[in-house]
Amino acid sequence: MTETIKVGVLGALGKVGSEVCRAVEQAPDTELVARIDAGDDLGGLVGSGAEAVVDFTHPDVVMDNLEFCVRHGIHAVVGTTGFDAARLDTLRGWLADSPTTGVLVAPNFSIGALLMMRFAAEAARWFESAEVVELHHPDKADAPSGTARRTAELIAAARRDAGLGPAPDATSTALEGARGADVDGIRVHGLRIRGMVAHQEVVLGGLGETLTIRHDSMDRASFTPGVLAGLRAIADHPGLTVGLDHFLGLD
Ligand SMILES: NC(=O)C1=CN([C@@H]2O[C@H](COP(=O)(O)OP(=O)(O)OC[C@H]3O[C@@H](n4cnc5c(N)ncnc54)[C@H](OP(=O)(O)O)[C@@H]3O)[C@@H](O)[C@H]2O)C=CC1
Ligand SMILES: O=C(O)C1=N[C@H](C(=O)O)C[C@H](O)C1
Repeated sequence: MTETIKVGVLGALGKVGSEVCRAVEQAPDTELVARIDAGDDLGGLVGSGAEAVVDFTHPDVVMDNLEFCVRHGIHAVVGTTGFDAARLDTLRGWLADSPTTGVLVAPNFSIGALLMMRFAAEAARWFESAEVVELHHPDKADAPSGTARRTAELIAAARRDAGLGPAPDATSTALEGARGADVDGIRVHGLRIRGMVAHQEVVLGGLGETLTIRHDSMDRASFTPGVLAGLRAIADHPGLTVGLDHFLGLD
């Protein structure tokens, strides 16, 4: 990429996209060349000379956006949630036909959230019980959050590696949903509360003690340093990367 990275933002009028536009305009090494929102023609990206896009749109549209970008050799830094193994495989397939293009899919761009996930994975092997509670604004489309899903997967992997079995739970009768969603054997609970932004607790417990690891994004500006870090690194990472931790030396 050039010294100043030419950036297009998809979802530019949205809650996070508008913060990202501000950050890209303010950073000394990035230039905002395209603001795209619902109804806009993606062709404008090509005309703008965008070398990389940032996508904070909606799980229903993000795959179409990425297919377009990869086909045109435009790198992508993706915050939009809703990625499962099948979607990631589809992305890998598109990227195989465009081997110099990089796509970063990150469930959470805040450094605090990345550390919270890492600490949770580290703690998981020491405790019999572990559950995740995610708390978000009520305009959120997906549940559980991408962050909660990823956290639960990391906890489950750490428990497997440590030879831990299922967490104790004597529930034999319950209203549907009362024990949350099952992600890889880990219970994940979602709250949607006006006034909140993005918050998560990981609650662990063993004999006579509990450990709670909590992260709070009080402002969507918390996501922008991570997005800029992704933009600065993406051209040097062709193919698919899942998780900003791989670009920050946290892996
Ligand atoms: N990874 C991370 O760190 C974070 C991820 N997120 C995720 O990012 C996504 C967006 O969140 P948020 O900003 O709160 O949502 P918003 O609804 O506020 O913003 C999304 C924007 O994208 C627009 N949009 C819809 N379709 C298209 C399209 N085809 N092309 C371009 N723009 C489009 C929407 O327009 P319209 O409203 O008219 O449909 C809206 O302006 C969610 O999936 C959320 O979970 C959020 C925060 C952090
Ligand atoms: O929709 C949001 O707001 C957020 N979405 C991401 C997620 O689903 O994990 C990241 C953060 O929690 C905010």
